[in-house]
Amino acid sequence: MATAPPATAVPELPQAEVARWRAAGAPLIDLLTRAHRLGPVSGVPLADRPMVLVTDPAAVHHVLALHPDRYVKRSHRMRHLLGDGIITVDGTPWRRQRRLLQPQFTVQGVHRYERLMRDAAAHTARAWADSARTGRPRDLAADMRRFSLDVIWRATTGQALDDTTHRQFLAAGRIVAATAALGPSTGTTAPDLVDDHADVEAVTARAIAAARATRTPSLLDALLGAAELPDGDGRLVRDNFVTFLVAGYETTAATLSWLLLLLHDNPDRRAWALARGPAGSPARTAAIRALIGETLRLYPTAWLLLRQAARDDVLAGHRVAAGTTVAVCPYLTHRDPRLWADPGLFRPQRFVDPPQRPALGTYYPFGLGPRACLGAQFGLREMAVLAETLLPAFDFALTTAPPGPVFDLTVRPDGPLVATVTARNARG
Ligand code: HEM
Repeated sequence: MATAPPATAVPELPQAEVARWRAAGAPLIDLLTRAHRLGPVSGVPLADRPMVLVTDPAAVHHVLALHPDRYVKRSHRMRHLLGDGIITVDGTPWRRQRRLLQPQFTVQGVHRYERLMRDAAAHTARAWADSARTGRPRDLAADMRRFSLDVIWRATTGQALDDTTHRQFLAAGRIVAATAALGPSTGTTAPDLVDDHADVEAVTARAIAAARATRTPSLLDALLGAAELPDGDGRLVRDNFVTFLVAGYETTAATLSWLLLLLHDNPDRRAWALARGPAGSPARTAAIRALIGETLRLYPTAWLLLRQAARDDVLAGHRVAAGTTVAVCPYLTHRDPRLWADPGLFRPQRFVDPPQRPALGTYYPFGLGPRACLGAQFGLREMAVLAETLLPAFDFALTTAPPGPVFDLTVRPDGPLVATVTARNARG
């Protein structure tokens, strides 16, 4: 029987290259792009703890899907905001929460949110119609944030988003934006974010008190009623409520902003999607889904997924020591020319003509394995509902230069999307 060749050390970027990168003040993605060229897994000597970048499909699958027990979530970067909610914890506490929340987010479970998604989309469409009438430019990125928060607020509380809550909860966006892509959570609040944390707590306390009083059917009500949460002081209800708001807000808002930017640069792609079939037809639905899928290929908003090796392991033929930080990067996998034809192009057709299911580990905007995104179906449907509502009804034109990407906890446009909006049927 053939024996596997002995495992070798992970090829590592030279320290000098890291020093040059630091001196240039370049974004982390530049350094990771260089490391990615070294092989399927590569070492990035950034801190005192060893770090390995993983982009190769088989290795990605190994870490996220096959061996989640060997690569665990520890010291999550968002613990200071999300506490011990489902995203940050591991082991039994995670399993218990996942079992409790999973039924809310199956494809069938997501159907019950269809009405509220349409209501939130209609709210955005009314705002766009107003701007079309007045000709006043608007910030489409702010619209995408408001829509995403409105949807998750309606789902979690059963109420439409009011302006005070909207204003106050923008604080969560600032906290996320201030969280670096790498590095452990300190568990403490940065002094300049104290007021933002207070705003998030105020919103949360108000919503939980209202839910206790009214018992309106909602995700929050389900959390309150869950005997499975070992939660005498209500902390896990708070932690999971904030987790849903944050996880369901930043990610979809950024993806929708990318979608608008990509369509702005590639107007024929929108024409293609709308021409596939009439509103509500399976062909139109599949094309809109492809627009979103292709946006998530180019900009998987959760662009860097962190784990810690819980024991020594062999990954893609290389030794990985216990304690190593393992950074799995969908952004680099999704743009690898060995895996994707014309990876830099926005070509939604690739998912439809012919219908294509990407090979294992080549496409994972929602992660993979047991810790994959709980809200994937919810997020996909919500983004599709907004695209189905806005794209046939409006044109938009940016009035300022399109922002480039910023890579912190999420990858998102680094600035507003100021645009004029026109109603399509008003153009004659
Ligand atoms: C474009 C939209 C979204 C993207 C790209 C996205 C991406 C992801 C990714 C990559 C993970 C796995 C992280 C890891 O493995 O470390 C994740 C986890 C998670 N997401 Fe999402 N997400 C999106 C929308 C949502 C929405 C709308 C919700 C809630 C309604 C949500 C709730 C969650 C939760 C609860 C987890 C943790 C699951 C667990 O650890 O068991 N996400 N998401």
